Order: sequence, then C-alpha cells, then structure tokens
Amino acid sequence: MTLRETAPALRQIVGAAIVDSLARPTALLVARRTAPEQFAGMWEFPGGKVETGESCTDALHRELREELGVDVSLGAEVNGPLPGGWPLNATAVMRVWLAEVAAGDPQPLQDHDELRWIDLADAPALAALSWIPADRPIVSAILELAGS
Ligand SMILES: Nc1nc2c([nH]c(=O)n2[C@H]2C[C@H](O)[C@@H](COP(=O)(O)OP(=O)(O)OP(=O)(O)O)O2)c(=O)[nH]1
Repeated sequence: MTLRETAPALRQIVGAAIVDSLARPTALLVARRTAPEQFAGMWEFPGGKVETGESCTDALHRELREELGVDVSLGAEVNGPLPGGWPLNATAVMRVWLAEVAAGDPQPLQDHDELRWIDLADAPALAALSWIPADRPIVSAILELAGS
C-alpha cells in the first residue's frame, strides 16, 4: 500500500465589494473588523465562511444580512488567480463579487465597528486604509474594474 499525502481542502470565504451603483460605481463600502485580535482594526470586504452545503452566493447573501442588515444584488465576480478566487493565507481562499444594496441601510451590526464609503476615484484614500494585507490585490482589481 502506498501512503500518499493529500493537501487539505482550502476553506472557502466569500466577500462583497459593495459599490454605490453597479452600473456606474463611484464609491466602495469598506468595513473595519473587530476580531480576532490579529485582524481587529483592519479593513476588509464584508462576508465570511461558506458553510457546508451552501453555495458561495447564498453564503454571501446570508453574511451580508447578518453583518450589515442588507439585501444586495450581485454584479460581476472580481476574478482572482485561483479557482477559489483570491489567496488569503495557507488555508483559505476568497471569492469576491461586486454588489449593490437592494434593501436596507448598511450598519455595522456584527463583526465590524465601522463602515465607510470610499470614493473610487481617490485611490490614495483606499490605499491608506489598514487593509488585511491579503486584500490589497483585490482592492487593486476593483479599482481596475471600476475604471474600465
Ligand atoms: N470576511 C472577510 N474575511 C477575510 C477578508 N480577508 C481575509 O483575509 N479574511 C479572512 C479573515 C478570516 O480568517 C476569514 C473569514 O472569516 P470570518 O470570521 O469573516 O467568517 P465568519 O463571518 O463566517 O465568522 P465565524 O462564523 O467564524 O464567526 O477570512 C475579507 O476581506 N473579508
């Protein structure tokens, strides 16, 4: 019998790049995490882990209802370099979609202590935020999408 090492599956995370308008995006909603300690105070895309048996988009709608109290319409996916989207760390990858609020007023109900709309034309203001480091290439991809 041959023992073969199999790489453990990567944990699938989903996130939303919520913009003011999918048709003509001019601002991006960013969220500041409260936990865990390693990420507290850092800015990110609202979202979270996909649960067993859940589709990525169902998970994203659920997370946005829980965290921000909003229903969204999803736009294009912000494609990353991997089948699971963007690499976050050794064990997780994140798929990200552009999104627009369809119902509700975003509030930091859970997992965040502040939300902020940032002008997409102000790249330095976006870059100045203390992002979770793995998110920076995603921010660049969103700026490219929004500018095209
Ligand atoms: N939501 C989100 N998580 C991110 C981003 N960037 C990044 O590295 N992560 C990491 C942080 C966490 O280790 C993981 C997401 O886990 P989470 O804590 O948000 O998931 P969750 O809401 O389902 O939380 P829980 O059920 O475990 O409490 O991905 C991002 O932009 N958004």
